[in-house]
Amino acid sequence: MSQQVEFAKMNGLGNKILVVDMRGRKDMVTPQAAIALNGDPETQFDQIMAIHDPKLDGTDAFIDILNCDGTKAQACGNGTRCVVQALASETGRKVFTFQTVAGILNAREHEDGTISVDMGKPVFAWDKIPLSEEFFDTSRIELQIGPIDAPILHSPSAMSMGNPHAVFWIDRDPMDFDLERFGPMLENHPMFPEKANITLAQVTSKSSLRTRTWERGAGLTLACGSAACAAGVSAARTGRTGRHVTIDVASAPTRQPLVIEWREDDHVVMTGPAEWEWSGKIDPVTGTFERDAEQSEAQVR
Ligand SMILES: N[C@H](CCC[C@H](N)C(=O)O)C(=O)O
Repeated sequence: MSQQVEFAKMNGLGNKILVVDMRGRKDMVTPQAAIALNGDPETQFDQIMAIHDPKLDGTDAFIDILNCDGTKAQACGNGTRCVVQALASETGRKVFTFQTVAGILNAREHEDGTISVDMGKPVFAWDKIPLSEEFFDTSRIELQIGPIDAPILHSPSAMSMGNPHAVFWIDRDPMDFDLERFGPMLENHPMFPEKANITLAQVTSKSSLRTRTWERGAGLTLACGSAACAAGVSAARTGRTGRHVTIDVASAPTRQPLVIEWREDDHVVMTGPAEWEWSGKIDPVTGTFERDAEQSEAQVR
């Protein structure tokens, strides 16, 4: 058995996150460990955010992101807020810079406990999202499901936030759609050679959206931060809203919104909450874990 490391079960608007402290180690959390942890109801998760020692001057940590099926994700907005909260309570610091495979992320914890993450710039080029077909304008690509003359979902906006997203525009509540049925079909559609996160977005005003997401490699999750960024940017890009939107994540257990700002310098800033649930120790090779004895949040930190 390899040496155990500390981890915390957290969530970002219900998005189930395991924050694993891999600092001081050279190895990575294995896909086998991820699959084992996801198989246990206590540790079942959407993403693992593994905190590694920094690899680059000027950054505080390298973050490795795994989906619950053991595959890697390049971006995870909700998980990044969880990492900020964990490190802020450990160090007392408020501002952090992380490196991920998708680039550098700057983040800050605010006085009210909410956390902003600069998720970087959106990418719209078809071959960078990537799509398997050339589209000059990826804000409305040809893709539909359902009867050819009466599609249930069609013409999504495609983009990358470091990870691939397709946003389908709908004119009623996202909870009314059978996303469990369409999600796998769309995630694995030949249009998306690296698969895609699939979001349904209802425009509820010039500055608000209601969304629901089927995540690549994780399925129906309660919330997805990078998808909220993709929905906000795509709404502004297609003239449906302005560049500052409030996202009501339909499936989240709380009605606390995510706020997405697509700044004039092209960076997308996501602001929202993060919540600590409990802590323990895991073996990052096998995924065996033990939960710390019941402690108050203050003691754990
Ligand atoms: N839950 C994450 C996104 C995970 C994306 C992942 N499913 C993928 O791209 O493979 C978030 O809050 O941004």
